[in-house]
Amino acid sequence: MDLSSKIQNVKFENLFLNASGIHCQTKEELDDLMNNSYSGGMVTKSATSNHRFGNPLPRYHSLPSGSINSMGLPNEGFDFYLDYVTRTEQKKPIILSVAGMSKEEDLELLHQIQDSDYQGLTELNLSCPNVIGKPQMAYDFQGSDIMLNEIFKFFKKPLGIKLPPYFDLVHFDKIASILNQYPLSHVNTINSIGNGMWVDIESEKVVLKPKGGFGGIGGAMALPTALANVRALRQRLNSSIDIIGTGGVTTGRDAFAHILCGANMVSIGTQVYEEGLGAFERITSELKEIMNSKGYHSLDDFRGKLKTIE
Ligand SMILES: CC(C)(C)CCc1c(C(=O)O)[nH]c(=O)[nH]c1=O
Repeated sequence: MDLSSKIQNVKFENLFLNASGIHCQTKEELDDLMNNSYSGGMVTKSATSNHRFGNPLPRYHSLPSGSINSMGLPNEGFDFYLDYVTRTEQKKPIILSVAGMSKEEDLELLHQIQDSDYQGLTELNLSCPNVIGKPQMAYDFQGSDIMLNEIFKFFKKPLGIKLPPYFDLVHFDKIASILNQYPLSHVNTINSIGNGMWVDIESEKVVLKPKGGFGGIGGAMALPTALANVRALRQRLNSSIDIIGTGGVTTGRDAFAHILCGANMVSIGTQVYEEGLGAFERITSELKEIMNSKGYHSLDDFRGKLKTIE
């Protein structure tokens, strides 16, 4: 049973990754992912130039079937992550995630990576804030196109993009036609579903302190949206662009669905946060069971082969 996969020419023995933000902020967490988890690879918490404490607590809340968060990019600062991915012996591949608080910061971080001796995979979080009055960069199609154009004038190393969910088929068409113009290593879809709200009935209060309680939704509730984004982008993106499917994976069945929709790799966030790193081993064995019962030996046997109803 072969659960290996690739992003461009980077091989992963197992298709699973942590979702950026989950168990990947501190050295302890990263070492834990590297040494004590069944995942085939790992992603760092999106880095900003400077260390950030992030938003005031409570900023994460578990929901009946998922999670809501407004962390505010707490991270150790870019230099820490660049040093970690450059100096740590890689028992498994690492994806370095960056998220500037502005387009200028994004470009600065990517220049530093380009000028460094880091040769691994980089992922730009396009949910980064835009100029005031404009939506997050990934929902500003022209802004994204302009930014990617500027990036690829100087950035020559493998670069993937983390995308928020889209909900309109015209938006799938628009973002895919932009991304297809650039030599991206991969697209990671989806980020949390933006600006959800949860209400505590007893206290009649929101559950998060930042942003008046608005926060990104993850976990099981996000699965249908995640599958739709993986499927829609796989149908539209050049085959040269690999896809990491993220969102709503709590079982082997969910991972199987992501791969059927076209995912090359699958990342797990909320479920790893709630269950611990053991979720990787459980979900891997559940996926193996399903593949075994269907006579599949590798992910290629069923990747992207979701059937429609004729
Ligand atoms: C939402 C931003 C703070 C702009 C980016 C970081 C981020 C966060 C976060 O750090 O609040 N949470 C998510 O679910 N996804 C993200 O991409």
